[in-house]
Amino acid sequence: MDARTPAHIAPIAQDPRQPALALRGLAKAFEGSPAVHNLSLDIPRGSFYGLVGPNGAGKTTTIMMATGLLRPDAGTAVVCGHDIWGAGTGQHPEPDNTEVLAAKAAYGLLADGLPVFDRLSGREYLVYLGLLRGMDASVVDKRSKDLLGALDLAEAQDKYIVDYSAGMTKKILLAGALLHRPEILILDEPFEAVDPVSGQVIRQILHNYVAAGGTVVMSSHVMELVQGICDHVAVIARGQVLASGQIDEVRGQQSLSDLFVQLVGGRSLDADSLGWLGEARR
Ligand SMILES: Nc1ncnc2c1ncn2[C@@H]1O[C@H](COP(=O)(O)OP(=O)(O)OP(=O)(O)O)[C@@H](O)[C@H]1O
Repeated sequence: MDARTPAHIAPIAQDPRQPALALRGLAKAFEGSPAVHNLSLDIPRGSFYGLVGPNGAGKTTTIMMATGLLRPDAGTAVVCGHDIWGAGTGQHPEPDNTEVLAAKAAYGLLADGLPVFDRLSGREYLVYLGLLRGMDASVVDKRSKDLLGALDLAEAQDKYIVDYSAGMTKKILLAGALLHRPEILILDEPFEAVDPVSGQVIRQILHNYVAAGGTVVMSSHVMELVQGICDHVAVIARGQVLASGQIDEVRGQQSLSDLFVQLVGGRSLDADSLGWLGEARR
């Protein structure tokens, strides 16, 4: 694809209940500054979908609105057929609690900045989540053991989460997102701070989950990872979708990394910028 070729943007389904996640005209501004602007996107069922974009592009804000945790200024999100903010309410979306609860049962979420019950041990946290979700205690027990073992947290299972490292915290939150075997997993930077061995295991877990019909949507800044693991991608910048669809169609002959720079615009350090940092020490 050369600079004149328009970016590939996948068409939006007429029926928003068809995709695993349908975003329709989402918009959010903070103190007058738009963070997400009229964003529409479909995450097809059974896809492994990557969301990429520069810092501050609006990915986390989009995820928060898509999961019913942040009220949009306009637009709605339909999770596995459940319309969270109410289609057709125009500029004043209101949550429909029945739909929000059904959506929350359908998704598993891993996102930074959400409150974590970190005075529980890892094992207690999973038991607590499972029982809150109305799962059978024996199923919670079995799945917790499996997840703690697979994510290399078995030894730390009785330690308070507040004492976990960043990578361990990410893994226990991922375990919590997986526990109820949701229809769709929504993961904000799931591989950030995770060691390569655990990263490999998480890739396998997510691949098996998608192979069994689950849907994953994950944000990441690592283009090689997204190109290697995802089958669909959306490039988001300044709160808008610049390209979306099947990853091979979106990137054409070039790498995802090159496409990203082409769409978002590359930057390099001015020759005289930060010159003091390069001055020799006396
Ligand atoms: N609670 C908030 N109050 C004010 N501004 C906010 C708030 N949350 C997000 N923003 C702003 O909205 C914009 C989008 O932020 P967001 O966190 O969605 O980006 P992101 O794509 O997830 O970035 P990153 O890749 O760095 O995590 C940024 O300009 C950010 O400063």
